[in-house]
Amino acid sequence: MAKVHFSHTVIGDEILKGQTLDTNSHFISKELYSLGVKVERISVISDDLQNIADEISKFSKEFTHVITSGGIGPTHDDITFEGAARAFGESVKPHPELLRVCKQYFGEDKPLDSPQMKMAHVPESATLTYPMNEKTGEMYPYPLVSIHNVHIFPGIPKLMERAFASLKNVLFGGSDVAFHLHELYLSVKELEVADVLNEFVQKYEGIINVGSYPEWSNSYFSVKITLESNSKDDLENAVLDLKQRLPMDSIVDFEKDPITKASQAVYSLAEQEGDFPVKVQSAVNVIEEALEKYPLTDICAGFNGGKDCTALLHLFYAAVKRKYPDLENSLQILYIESTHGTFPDVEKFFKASVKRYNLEQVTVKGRIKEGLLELKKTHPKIKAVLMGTRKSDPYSETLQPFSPTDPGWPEFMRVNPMLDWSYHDVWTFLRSLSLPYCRLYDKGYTSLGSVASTTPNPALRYLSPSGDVLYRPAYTLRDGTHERTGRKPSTSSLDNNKQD
Ligand SMILES: Cc1cc2nc3c(=O)[nH]c(=O)nc-3n(C[C@H](O)[C@H](O)[C@H](O)COP(=O)(O)OP(=O)(O)OC[C@H]3O[C@@H](n4cnc5c(N)ncnc54)[C@H](O)[C@@H]3O)c2cc1C
Ligand SMILES: NC(=O)C1=CN([C@@H]2O[C@H](COP(=O)(O)OP(=O)(O)OC[C@H]3O[C@@H](n4cnc5c(N)ncnc54)[C@H](O)[C@@H]3O)[C@@H](O)[C@H]2O)C=CC1
Ligand SMILES: [Co+2]
Ligand SMILES: [K+]
Ligand SMILES: [Mg+2]
Repeated sequence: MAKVHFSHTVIGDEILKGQTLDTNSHFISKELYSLGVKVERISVISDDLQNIADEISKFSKEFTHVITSGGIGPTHDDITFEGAARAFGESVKPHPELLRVCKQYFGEDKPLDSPQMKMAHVPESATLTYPMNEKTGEMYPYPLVSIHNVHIFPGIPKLMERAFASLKNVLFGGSDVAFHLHELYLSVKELEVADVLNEFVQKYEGIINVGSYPEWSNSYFSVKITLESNSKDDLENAVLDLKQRLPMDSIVDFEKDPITKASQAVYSLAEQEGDFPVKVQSAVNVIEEALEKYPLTDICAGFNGGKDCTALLHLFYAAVKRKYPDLENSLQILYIESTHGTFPDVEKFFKASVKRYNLEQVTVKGRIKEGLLELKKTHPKIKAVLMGTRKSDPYSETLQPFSPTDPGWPEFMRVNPMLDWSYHDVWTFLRSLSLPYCRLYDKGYTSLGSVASTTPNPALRYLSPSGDVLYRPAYTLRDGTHERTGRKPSTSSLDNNKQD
């Protein structure tokens, strides 16, 4: 097959004004890359007829495949079909088949110049391809419209993705270029490897495509190196070669998709020899027991973004996915939202976690007791709450893996799989599995409470060569009993909501 060249033009004023973040180009580039095709140009243009016509005209000559997205809706600013027509010296005409589709959809009575029927007006030489619903095998009603080598996608991400996902093989598959990709993660800064990389890039010119991407706030690495080749063997040899050239110990063992691999990673960790794997195993056992006793609808994990419940959540997820591999329902988490200030970084991490694990978030407000009372009312089904409590937490020495709430508290079963874990165990778990955690822990915080009552841990403080006060990451704290040194003692009994 001849070499393919792709461009993508994003059409919409809202993108240029910064009112909408362009996610469509990211989606399309990623999808095409996975099919072995690199998008060579992405442009963003306004909803202007002549602009659209000019861009399409230019790109359709320069590239073998031109994708546009946006501007095919019913409003005045949706003029991509007109622009595409103009690019090829055509005009838009009602398309008999689209007329039928739109009438079926919007009713027979809509006049030809109505907004509804606007979407049936496409360039004269347009061709139509129907996307298929991959679950049902049925065709979606509205087709992808193409004119010559230009494929005109909707802007609404869901619609665009739907059209793209089911059409990609028909339109763009079968390309003879497939990429093999390897990523290396380094703990050192780019500057420290620049010379090595330059030599390496020269040696493999034309065989390996190398990229270097610094990250400033990753908990695990500072630079990602990508190596890409059309040949698997060439790639493997080059990776070995580069590993030898890089500074000793600069390569980090980083798993970029720890969530999908949660069950596998957690269960194989639990099977290893040693004190820590035994604790992982017994945590998993407690969760499995809870899953025997309670259906998933009746159980949730107490999660507030702190490190302990971050580990707990991952254990929960791993155990559930092992027991119900095909489960489509989301796991439930309970968040008791403090009326005191929460760190923005904690909130950010919390939201990202909900997305990452596809969680069903149950939020109640106020103090913990009040929150639990409210939970009884709003979610009467929930009977058990998994918690990341450890015996070294205040007032927790006597807790058992299954401890009903105390007298005077709303009735729940507290499930505590991690009672025997130490501060260091939590960090070993999080870091050996490359799990994301709240970034405040990389800035010297070892235990998180409300903004007003929490500071970085003085035990992690050091001075930079220029005299600036800096803090080492939480996982480097030597003595776990100093975990709460950055916390002011609770001045009020109201302040009982904290992250760990
Ligand atoms: C479901 C539940 C039941 C409780 N039952 C009792 C009780 O019977 N008697 C009693 O004296 N105290 C009870 N508490 C309060 C608890 O003992 C702690 O005082 C409280 O969690 C504050 O935590 P900490 O500082 O010890 O530890 P943390 O380490 O902050 O909390 C331990 C675990 O509780 C969960 N958790 C903590 N805060 C939240 C939050 N805001 N939202 C969701 N989950 C959270 C997390 O799983 C966390 O790992 C309960 C708390 C919860 C969440
Ligand atoms: N059912 C179907 O398959 C089809 C329906 N339609 C109808 O057309 C209209 C949508 O047409 P569009 O071309 O999507 O209109 P549009 O250009 O007005 O975009 C709609 C929205 O999509 C978002 N968007 C656009 N470009 C984006 C980008 N690059 N990244 C992220 N978000 C982006 C923006 O929020 C924008 O408001 C709807 O009314 C829809 O019902 C159109 C085509 C197909
Ligand atoms: Co519109
Ligand atoms: K629009
Ligand atoms: Mg638009």
